[in-house]
This record gives sequence, structure tokens and C-alpha cells, in this order.
Amino acid sequence: MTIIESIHAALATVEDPEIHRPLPDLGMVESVQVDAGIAQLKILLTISGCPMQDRLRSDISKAVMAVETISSVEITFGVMNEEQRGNLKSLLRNGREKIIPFAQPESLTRVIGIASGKGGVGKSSLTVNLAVAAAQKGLRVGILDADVYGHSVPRLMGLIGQRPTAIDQMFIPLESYGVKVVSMEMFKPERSDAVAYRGPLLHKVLEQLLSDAYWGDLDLLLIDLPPGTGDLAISLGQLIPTSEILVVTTPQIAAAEVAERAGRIAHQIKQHLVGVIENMSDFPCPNCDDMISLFGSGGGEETAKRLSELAGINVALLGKVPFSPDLRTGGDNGAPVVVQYPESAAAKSIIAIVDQLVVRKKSLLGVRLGVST
Ligand SMILES: Nc1ncnc2c1ncn2[C@@H]1O[C@H](COP(=O)(O)OP(=O)(O)OP(=O)(O)O)[C@@H](O)[C@H]1O
Repeated sequence: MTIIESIHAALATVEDPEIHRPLPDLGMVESVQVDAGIAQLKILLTISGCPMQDRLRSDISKAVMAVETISSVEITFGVMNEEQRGNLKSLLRNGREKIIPFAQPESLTRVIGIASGKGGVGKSSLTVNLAVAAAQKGLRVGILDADVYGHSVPRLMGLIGQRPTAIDQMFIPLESYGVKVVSMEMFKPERSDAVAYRGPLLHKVLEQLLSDAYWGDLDLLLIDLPPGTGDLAISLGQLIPTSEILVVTTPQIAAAEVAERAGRIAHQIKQHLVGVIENMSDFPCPNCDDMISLFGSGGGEETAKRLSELAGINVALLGKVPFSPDLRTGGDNGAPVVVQYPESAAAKSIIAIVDQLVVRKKSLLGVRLGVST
């Protein structure tokens, strides 16, 4: 192997930190020269001012310095031209025009919309913790925060104020705790701006977030839906007919009727109902042995029963997540409870729910995930 070939081989071991594919495959290596033991490289970035430039410089230097006889590495960064970016986009889309990868018949990604009847029941907190717990088990997981009214996922994942890298209209999801994250919030000019998307526009926005993001291969995509029986849940069913719905409710019996309505829509558009999670359930009194039922009891069972009757299948109550100050503070600080307090009752119940959601085959990776019912 010539020295130039050795450097190319070394560069093939370096991945783009966001796209997670080798630099040469992405067309990022423009030229390699060697002069008296100095490797001179021209590397093309997808956009100017790429935030990953420092990381790339250090990863490339480390790999190339390991090549025998190389004493130093000089890197010049350039920016891809329109044609080069076009090639990259086409590569990331597998040579196809803009599509929703999860809607293709060969897709192995399980897509689950997290729905609730009412707001504030902890749907976003559970979405984030379920996703992170699944990633901890070795699954490749994404979250799409489609809760236009709340979009709290960036805060819960410690990503507040961060914007994804865009390659023209395509963009790379942000990553936190091993989970790829896209939120409608990331595309607002100002965080405080209200998102004024309505009906048909909302459908378009969901379609774009699903198709314009480079998600890569995912085992599981969780979609945090707005509360209620809104248009977006229907859009999800239309855009990804194999998508499923998981309903979050509280222990309050009175909330069961509203939660049932959220599940009813899914059933009407023939989406599979994965199950029900009761959140903010009984928690142990910190000062005595009593269990405290802040929000009553029985709401999860009642919702699961009603949805089972409606769908004519067993819609299981997958678990009860206790009321947990740790879960709330973890959310406020961008540190999900399954990471920060994995031994807490809330984290354990979430991890147990993920175990039920994922039917383990030989390997979790690349296997179509089933549901245990
Ligand atoms: N199990 C729990 N114990 C204690 N607090 C919780 C629990 N689950 C959620 N919370 C808190 O309840 C509040 C609402 O949670 P979250 O934003 O996840 O709800 P949501 O259903 O997504 O609301 P919306 O759809 O209106 O945005 C947050 O402050 C969160 O920290």
C-alpha cells in the first residue's frame, strides 16, 4: 500500500460525527498529499461554519498520525458546492427522491405515536424516558417532537436552543443520550414564538420532519403527539400506515373517557393500539409507609378496558409510572430519570415497560420489533 493509500484507509475509519458514516463515503475528502512526512488534506464540509469542525479536525489528525512515516497533519477545510451537496443528499436518501423512510414496505423501524386525551399528563416526559431507556438497551432510537403546543422534548433531553445542521432542506437530527431528536421547536425563529401551524399545514410540517431529516437506520421512532384527538394523529396514520399508538393517562377515572377518545381515533384509522401507560400513579409517602394516590386510582385499568372493548383486542395496561419528584426535576434539568436515577421506582417502571414493548429476538438490532400482548 502506498502512503497515500494508507492515509485514505485511515480516513475511512473516521466518521462524520453527525451522520455517522465514513468521510470518504460522504465525499468529504477532496484531496490528500504528502510532503516530507506532512499529510496535507483538503476536507469538504457540508456547510460553512460547520459546528463539528473542531471534532473533525481532531478525529482526522488522530487517525492520520497513526499512519507510518507521517509526522504531522495539515487540514484545510472547504465547503461542498451545490453538486457535491446534491450527491450527498442523494446518498443519504439511498438515491431516491424525498421519501418518508418509515413508510416504505422494507422499513424495519417501529413507529409509535405517544398520545393522550388531556395535556399535562406526562406524555412528553414518558416519551423521552422510554426512548432513552430503549437506547440504553442497545436499540437505535429517534424522537420526533410533534407536540406543536408543548414541544418540551428539547428541554427534557438537554438540547434547548440547539439547532440541527442543515444540508439545504435536509437536516441532521440532534443527538442526546444516544437518541436522535427532531422537534418542531428547533425550526422556530425564536423559542417564545407561538407555532401557528394549523390542520393542512401541520400535516405538511409532519411530513417534512419525517422525510427531510436524515434519521439513518432506526429500530424505534417515538412521536410525541399533541394532546387530544387532533389532526396530527390522523396525519401520522396517513403518512405511516404501520404506525401504532400508545396512550398515556393519569389514575383519574374521569380522565379515562378523554384518553379513550384519543385511542378511538387511532382505532378508526386502523392504527394498532400498543397499550396504555398510567402516569403519576401512587407513590410512597416519604415520611410513612402509606402509598399516596394524588390523582385517584383506576384510570389506567379503565382506559385499557375501554380501548380493549373498542378495538376487540387486548389493549394492555403496560405499566404504572409513580408520581416522582425525581422524574420532574430530571426533566427540568434535561437529565431523564432513567439516566439520573435508574434505581428509582419511576425509572424501574419505565424500563419494565420498554421490556414489554420490545420482544427480544436474537439481536435487537435490525429486527422488526414485535409487541408482547
Ligand atoms: N410521574 C411523574 N411524576 C411527577 N411529575 C411528573 C410525572 N410525569 C410528568 N410530570 C411533570 O408533569 C408536568 C407535565 O409533564 P409533560 O410535559 O411530560 O406532560 P405532557 O402530557 O407532555 O403535556 P403537554 O402535552 O401538555 O405538553 C411536567 O412538569 C413534568 O415534569
